[in-house]
Formats: sequence, structure tokens, C-alpha cells
Amino acid sequence: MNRLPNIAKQPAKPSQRKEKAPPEVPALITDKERGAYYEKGRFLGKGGFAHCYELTNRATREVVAGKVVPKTMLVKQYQRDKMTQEVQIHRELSHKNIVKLFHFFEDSLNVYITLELCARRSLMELHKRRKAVTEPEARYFTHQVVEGVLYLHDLKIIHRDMKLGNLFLNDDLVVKIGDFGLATTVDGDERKKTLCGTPNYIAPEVLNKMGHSFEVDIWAVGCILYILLFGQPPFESKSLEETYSRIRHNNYTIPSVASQPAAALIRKMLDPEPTRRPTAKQVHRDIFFKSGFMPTRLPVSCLTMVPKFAGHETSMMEENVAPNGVDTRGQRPLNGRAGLAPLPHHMISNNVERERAQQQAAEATFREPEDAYLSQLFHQVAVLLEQRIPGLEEEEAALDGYQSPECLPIFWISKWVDYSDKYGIGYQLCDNSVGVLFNDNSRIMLDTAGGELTYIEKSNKEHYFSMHNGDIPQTLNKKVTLLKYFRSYMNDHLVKAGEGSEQRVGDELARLPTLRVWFRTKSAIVLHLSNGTVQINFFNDHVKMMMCPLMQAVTFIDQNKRMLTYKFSNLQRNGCPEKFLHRLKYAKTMIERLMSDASAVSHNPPRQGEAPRSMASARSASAGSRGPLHSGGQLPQSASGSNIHPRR
Ligand SMILES: Nc1ncnc2c1ncn2[C@@H]1O[C@H](COP(=O)(O)OP(=O)(O)OP(=O)(O)O)[C@@H](O)[C@H]1O
Repeated sequence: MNRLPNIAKQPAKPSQRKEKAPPEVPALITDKERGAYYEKGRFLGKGGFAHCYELTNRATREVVAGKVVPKTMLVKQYQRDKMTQEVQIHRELSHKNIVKLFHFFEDSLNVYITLELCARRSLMELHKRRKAVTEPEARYFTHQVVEGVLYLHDLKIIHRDMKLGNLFLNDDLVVKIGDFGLATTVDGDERKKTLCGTPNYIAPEVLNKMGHSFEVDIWAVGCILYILLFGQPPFESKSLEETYSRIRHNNYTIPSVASQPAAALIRKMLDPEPTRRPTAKQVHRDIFFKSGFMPTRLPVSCLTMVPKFAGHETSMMEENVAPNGVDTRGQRPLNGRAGLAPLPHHMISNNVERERAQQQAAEATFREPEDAYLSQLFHQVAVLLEQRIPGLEEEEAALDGYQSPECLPIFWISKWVDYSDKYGIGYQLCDNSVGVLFNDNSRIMLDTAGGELTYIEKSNKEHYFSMHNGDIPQTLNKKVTLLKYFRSYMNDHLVKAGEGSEQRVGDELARLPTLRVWFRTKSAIVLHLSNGTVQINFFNDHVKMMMCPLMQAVTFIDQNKRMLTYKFSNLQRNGCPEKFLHRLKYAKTMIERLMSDASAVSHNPPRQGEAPRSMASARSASAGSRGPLHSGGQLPQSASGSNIHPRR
């Protein structure tokens, strides 16, 4: 375990307000000119200037993103000019890969800009959760970015601040270029001399003040493709000075794992000589985008889990297949697709591509730490608790300014049923997919639409089946039946969830996070998902907490069902209400226990039919409770949870 810095504890003091006060925003915002009214909804995030909220048009019920800039932030002429310039360029644009700017208006307090809602945040959050993505995903995202840039450059507009955080994602994971704060238009061969503000992926000609033009966006796209493929920026270093020096000397290396077309395109875009860089049109036509599989659509799960791409017909080891007590001898071997599921034929052109995509996804999965980030999370929470954390009033902590809603987990457990007395624990994720962690430590998962089944052996080997093809092996029958039983139980007995929704293109690529380890204590159930999220549901007051080591953040769902998301660093800086602080202390102990339970399971796997230690401890903690699926489903209070349907 990592050693912690030895920082003396000091008593926490009530805080002075640390965050800039959020703008005063009326609950009903009026656009007088158009006679439109918007209801203020959930807080989406804040930038240097703006706070952003979901706004619902009262007449049409259309939901948009509303950027709110208080007039107090626009007192200086240059501030007003910047905003006018941004809006003037942005409002004229109309393209599927550009955030649509609808309207621009003001009231006595604020200036408002209504924008196309990008509810899945930006490629920055994807990067934090996933680090390097697979090449098909990088192709998918970059191709859309380039389509947007091509459109802008055709209109003689340079964006000048292309970065992951300005590449927004809508619910269908379509990329939308946003934030035109540094954008400018170009006349003929004009080379721009000045640039207010520092673009993130700054090109050498900007650093050297040599005059710049469209090529700076291509340079930035080169940086973006590099980060997507290799998980870090090409010129990153410990200091800004060193980074600038590396940019000036074109000092970067392309990891050997890169495919030849990917490496070649990056080299072309990161050419130190701007005139040698390809134009947006040339990038758009580059062989990289045709050299392998490019999905037409990606599932939401790829924001946190590496997708599955290609297929292999393999058989599963029989000893790992059967539910407890079922004799597998004499039954036909499983013909699941181990590792990666097949693609529809229209999506792949040959086996080599499929093999490459599969190989890459398998390697990415392999690189995930064996403990699914538990020790990282433990370290983060321990470091936080070692520091002096100022106190903060609960109501103040609920103010938007303290929140980081972009760190909200993509998945959490919304319902669970503990039937570990006999079979295991069943659970539903917030997207209505369902899973079971069986007592033999195998796992099964069915997606929201009920079409894609994943079976994970206790050795972690994954197999994928379609519920519609009739290819589910007999040896899995009992587990599939139990899964369906759990599913209908959760739908019938706990807060009603919608029926399975339509299967969408791209969903066949989804790999959902699964429950990895769990236990119950007298006061809470503790659940660890394979994507690193640790969730604790407290029984007495129904408060829930979800901690994410990759976003380094915690979300509390309080008694009023409010979702409150804090970065650990912000809790340390701004303070933490006592009510949450003592839960973080409890969480630290629970994470430690998850670590020891998980290692007990993996180092000393249970024999067939024997509960792993984590399960055994769960059972002893809930001693006396009967299995919830037992005799008609009479459910003891503590054995299930219909948890999370929060107000957001
Ligand atoms: N179209 C949108 N849909 C959903 N959320 C959005 C949208 N635009 C912005 N946001 C959210 O609002 C936050 C603030 O927006 P943005 O970063 O554009 O503000 P800003 O003050 O102009 O930023 P900057 O400091 O980068 O200039 C973003 O981090 C993002 O989480």
C-alpha cells in the first residue's frame, strides 16, 4: 500500500465562502424578445466565465443547455467584446459536429446563451475515465472532429482552442465542437498575429509568434488523436517551460503500439512546419480512417468501459460454467464468443481489422489494474482524510459552485437483491441493465434492451451471447433463468423500472461494468464495480455515496434525493459538511475491507459450490435474513434495495 504524507491534523473550522458565488438565476428565465420562458433545471458545470444549466422551454418542453454569464463579469469592454465575438461567429454555424447556438438574450442580471444540450459531457471526461481508447474509437471520435473542422475552415473560421474539454458529446455520443471564445475569421492569406488566451494544444508557430492560420487547428487535432490513442498529450512534461521547449523542438515519440496509418497521420499533423501539415480536407480523406474498423455509433458504456469488437468461436471450460451443483458432464461445450463479440457484417470489412480491434480491446482490458482501482481509491481517500478539511454548512455545500457534476458516475447500482444464502446477489444498473454475481464468483449481465448477454467466468474470461440467436449453451440455462428471475423480481417488487428499451446500433459493442465484490454490514451495503466505482448505501437514512477513483470524486445522494458531486480536491479546498466527512471516514475502512475481501477471493478461490469469503462475510453480516426470492418473494427489509431515483 502507498505511504501517505505525514500531515498533522488540525481541527476543522467553519469555512469562509471559497467559491465565487454562482450567478443569481431566476427559476423562470424570460427571453423577452422571443416571448420564451425557460425553467431552470440541473446544474451542468462551470467554466472561467459561465455557469451552465439545463433549461426547459416552458411552451415546447425542449431541453437546452443555458450558459449564464452574470453582467458583473462583463463590466470591462474587452470582456463584452470577447463575448460578442464568440456569439457572432458561433450563431451562424449549423453542422452536426458543432454545438448549435440557438439564442442569445439578457435580463437585468445575466446574459444567457442557449445551446444544444450535450448531456454526455466532453472527451475530457472520457479521457479521465478511459485514458487510451481503442483505435476504432479514436477513429470514430477524430473523424467527427475533422468533419467539424472541415466545415469551419470552409467558412474561413479558425477555432484556435480545439481541446478535449471543448469537444462535447450528446446522448448518442456524437461529437460537437463548442466554445468559440478564441475563434476568429480569416481574410484571404492573412496570418493572425495575436491570440488572446492560451490555447491548450498550442502550435509552435503560435509560440514563436510567427503568424498563424488554419494549420493551428490541424496541429491541435494531431494532439487530440495522440491523446485518444496513447492516453497522454504528446508534449506533456512536468513544467510549462519544458512543454513549450518540447513543442518548439518537435520533441515527442509515438509509442510502438500505434498502427502504421495512425502513426503516419499524427506525424503529418504534428509537422513543425505549418505549410507542410495536411489541410482539413486532406486529413478527412486520410487512409487512417479507412485502415480499420470505424463504428457508426458507440454505446454510452464506452465512456467508462472498453468496448468489445470482434468475435471468436471458442468453448468455455466446463468446470467454470455450471451454476452450483449442476453436473456439466455430457452437456455440449459452450460456444460463446470469448473475449469479444461479433460485429454485424456491414460494420467490418475483413477479419484482420476485426482481429486488430479485438486484440487492442483485449490489451486495454488487460491493462486495467487487477484490483479495479481499489488501492488507488483507498490512497485518495486516505490522503484527503489526512489533511485538514475545513467544515462547511450542508446547505452551502449544496450550492452549485461547490459541485462538479461532470464527475458523476456513468453507472451506479439502482437496485439490488441479496440472495447469497442460495445463489448470489442480483442488481440493476441505472440504465436498467441487470446482473448477478453468483456465489461461485461467476457473473452474468444482460443489457437494457435484454438482447446482449455477457457471462464472465470466475477466472474473468468473458463470453458474449445474443439472447435472440438461440446460441446460449445449456450449461448456462440455470444462471440465465436466475438472472431473469432477479430481473423480474426487481421490476415487480422494487420501484418500477421501464421495460427493456429498443436495441440501438452500437449497443452490441457495449461492455457493461459488473459487480466485483460486495458485502453488507449492520449499517450499509458496500459494492465495488469493475470500472472502479465503490458505492455505499446506508440503511438507516438511505443516504448513498459513489466514489470514483478515475474522476477522484464522490457523489452523495442525500435524504432529499439530491445528487451532490464533489472532487476530492474541492472537498479539501472548500470544506466538507460533517455529515459527509464521517461517511468518508467510514468509506476508507470499507475500501480497506473490500481490498482484503477481494484478494482473499482471488488468492484463494472458492471450490465449486462454496461461497467466496466476501460472500461468506456478507451472509454472516445479514445473518437471519431469508433469501428474498424464497417462497414467493417475501422480502426482508434489509435484503434488497430499491435505491436510486434521485432528483438531479
Ligand atoms: N452545450 C453544453 N451542453 C452541456 N453542458 C455544457 C454545454 N456547454 C457547456 N457545458 C458545461 O458547462 C461548463 C462551462 O461551460 P464552458 O466551459 O463553455 O464555460 P466558459 O466559462 O465559457 O469556459 P472557459 O473557462 O473554458 O472559457 C462546461 O464545463 C460543461 O460542463
